[in-house]
Amino acid sequence: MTATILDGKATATAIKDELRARVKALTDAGVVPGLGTILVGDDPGSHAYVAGKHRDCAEVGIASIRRDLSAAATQSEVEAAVAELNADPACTGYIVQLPLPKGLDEQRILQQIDPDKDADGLHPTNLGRLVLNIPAPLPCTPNGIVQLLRRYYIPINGAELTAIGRGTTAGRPLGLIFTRKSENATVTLCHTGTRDLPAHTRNADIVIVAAGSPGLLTRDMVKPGAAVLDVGISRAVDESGKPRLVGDVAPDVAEVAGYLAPMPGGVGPMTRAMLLTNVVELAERGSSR
Ligand SMILES: Nc1nc2c(c(=O)[nH]1)N[C@@H](CN(C=O)c1ccc(C(=O)N[C@@H](CCC(=O)O)C(=O)O)cc1)CN2
Repeated sequence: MTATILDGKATATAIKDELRARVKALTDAGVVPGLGTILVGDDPGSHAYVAGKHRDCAEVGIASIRRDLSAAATQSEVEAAVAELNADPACTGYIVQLPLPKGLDEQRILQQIDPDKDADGLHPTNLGRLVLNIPAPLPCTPNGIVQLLRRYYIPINGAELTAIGRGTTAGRPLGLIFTRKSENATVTLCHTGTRDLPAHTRNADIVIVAAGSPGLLTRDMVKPGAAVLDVGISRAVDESGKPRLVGDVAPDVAEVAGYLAPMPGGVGPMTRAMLLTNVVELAERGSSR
């Protein structure tokens, strides 16, 4: 068996096409959705991701607001940028690019984001709303995975889903999203304390790996026909010393799995598309208030 590839890039393009129409309707009604980003420091990966977010905005007609701060920015300078975007009516949603440079109190900064402008869906108020089933912007990576599975008609209702990794952007909120009535999956969340990881992954119809551990999921750990989604991104170098990105899923998993969302080209582009979706939904909500 060779897995059907879950093409996140093509699916994200389709979602962006749909968003363009919603952005136009908002703009025609006098509401221009605007994504703000706060980027602190010189991390090349973070610079590339933020640039990608603004390119995505331009593609669908969302306005861009950038606040780039130097690596020497103080806690109060970053908090001032947050306060500025909270107050800026042109900014309908924004993110603080993570990770922040060492020495900054990340949690304190994130908690100052206005929950009604939280485009990442990771503010404690919005995670609480998710728990309580109150409409809120959803965390982009888990929501991107739901949308990818749905668009490939992979059954979620009643599925056994095993996720590996308990990070705040992916693993931890995955359980909250996939156990909602609308998804109805049975979720097992594995982490470094899990005693028998293969037993949990082999039992799963859907396996999501977000551990940041290259090649962690091997073919012997996967039930034949299962859907496997790779969320891990690690930087490595090949034999010739060239830098490359590697995922958490070993290449031969594709010989056993029924479906595979690879890295690159699977979940990453869907995460970006969900960020745009959140910005549009926040603008739609704001305009109906
Ligand atoms: N505030 C946030 N910070 C970070 C998040 C986040 O969701 N919110 N996630 C990551 C970085 N990230 C977005 O910010 C992100 C990472 C990777 C991709 C992506 O599309 N990856 C490609 C492969 C990488 C590449 O080609 O460079 C893929 O999977 O195809 C999108 C977004 C940490 N920080």
